[in-house]
Amino acid sequence: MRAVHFGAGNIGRGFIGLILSRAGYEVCFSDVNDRLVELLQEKKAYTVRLANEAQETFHVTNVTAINGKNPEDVAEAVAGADLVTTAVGVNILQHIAAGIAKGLEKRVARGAAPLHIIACENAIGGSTQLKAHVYSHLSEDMKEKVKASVAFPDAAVDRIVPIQHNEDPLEVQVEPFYEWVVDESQMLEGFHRIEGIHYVEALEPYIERKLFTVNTGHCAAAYLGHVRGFATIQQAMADGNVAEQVRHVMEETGALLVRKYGFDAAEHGTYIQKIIQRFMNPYLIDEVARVGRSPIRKLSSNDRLVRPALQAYERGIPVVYLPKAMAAAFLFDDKADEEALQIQEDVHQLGIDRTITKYTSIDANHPLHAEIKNHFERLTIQP
Ligand SMILES: NC(=O)C1=CN([C@@H]2O[C@H](COP(=O)(O)OP(=O)(O)OC[C@H]3O[C@@H](n4cnc5c(N)ncnc54)[C@H](O)[C@@H]3O)[C@@H](O)[C@H]2O)C=CC1
Ligand SMILES: O=P(O)(O)OC[C@H]1O[C@](O)(CO)[C@@H](O)[C@@H]1O
Repeated sequence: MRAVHFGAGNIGRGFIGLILSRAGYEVCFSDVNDRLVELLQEKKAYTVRLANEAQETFHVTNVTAINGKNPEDVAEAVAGADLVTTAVGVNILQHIAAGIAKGLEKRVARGAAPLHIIACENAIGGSTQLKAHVYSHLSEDMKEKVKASVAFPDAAVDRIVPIQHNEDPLEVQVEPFYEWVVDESQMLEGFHRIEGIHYVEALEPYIERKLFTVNTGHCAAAYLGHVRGFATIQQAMADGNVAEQVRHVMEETGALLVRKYGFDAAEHGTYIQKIIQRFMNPYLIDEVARVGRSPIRKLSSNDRLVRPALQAYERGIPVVYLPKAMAAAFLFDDKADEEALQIQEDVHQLGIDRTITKYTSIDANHPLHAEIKNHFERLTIQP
């Protein structure tokens, strides 16, 4: 069995590649980082190390790579794959779509077996988004043919993998916890079950629980931590004030999730507590810059901050700390992050009122808009 995985980065090697290799797949990574591709082609293996006291390691073998900048190679790899997965970043999906579409055309011409394409990104409906990008490259006739044999099941992936600073450039240090949940209702009949994947009939509760707890809480720690001058999540969470606010943020999203999906409140409280422990993992050094990266994406209306805040507000659930985390996102001025720089420029050019609306799509008359603005002004004076 051969899996083609787009993105040989932290999640690609440290999570998806590891699971697929252990499940018996030969994993072919497609990446645009020349050095990474060459190393994977040469070594055909790499190490994953767990961030815990034992520092347990896994030797991942039977891997190779192709250069994603070569469209013919990408199409050929997709044409010959038994499974396609991605972890490139949701904004990059549009750039890999043409190669996948070409590969699907080849499969149709060859009468190849059915295929699942699973996007493992931090987003709601990641595979569905990828499908739309891929379909935009297909003719109407080809879309019908592809529809019959190719499925794009949505997924939720959870494992904290920080930026790596290892001597061995292929080694990846990951937290011990992982969860990969796939929407079974979107799979083709008779699909092959992969050990390590949790298949569920309805994904929405899982993806919202993960995105609105792990990702919302994590980016709140990054933005509130950055405002206070911390460089890592571990440092930020060691500050009692930041840690308390992060907990309140997750309690707000928790109240929404419990109301919306009927989760048991006590169990959800335990889930939050475990996530706080994961954020504080002393064996990881996770940079605020990574966890807060791409604030335009994170402040967008369908993502981890605005979506739960609006849903909670609509249900009459009080939200105070979520708008504060959003306000801190408008102060995230990481010089290496293009999206952060764009927001800073807008704050200066347009003013905070218009900038809030521009990025969150929250209208100036909405009470949450005023909340964000008030917090922004207070944070500017007293971080
Ligand atoms: N790092 C983490 O803890 C987690 C990340 N995620 C999600 O996984 C995705 C990847 O994140 P990371 O692995 O952290 O990022 P990363 O930056 O380590 O890896 C992304 C990889 O994609 C490659 N890439 C970029 N453009 C490409 C293209 N056109 N074709 C092929 N490869 C391309 C990059 O060269 C890089 O190696 C993101 O959507 C992220 O939100 C999800 C859960 C956890
Ligand atoms: O990858 P993104 O969406 O930029 O956000 C970083 C997020 O990824 C994770 O590492 C895993 O979901 C979180 O810890 C963090 O919130």
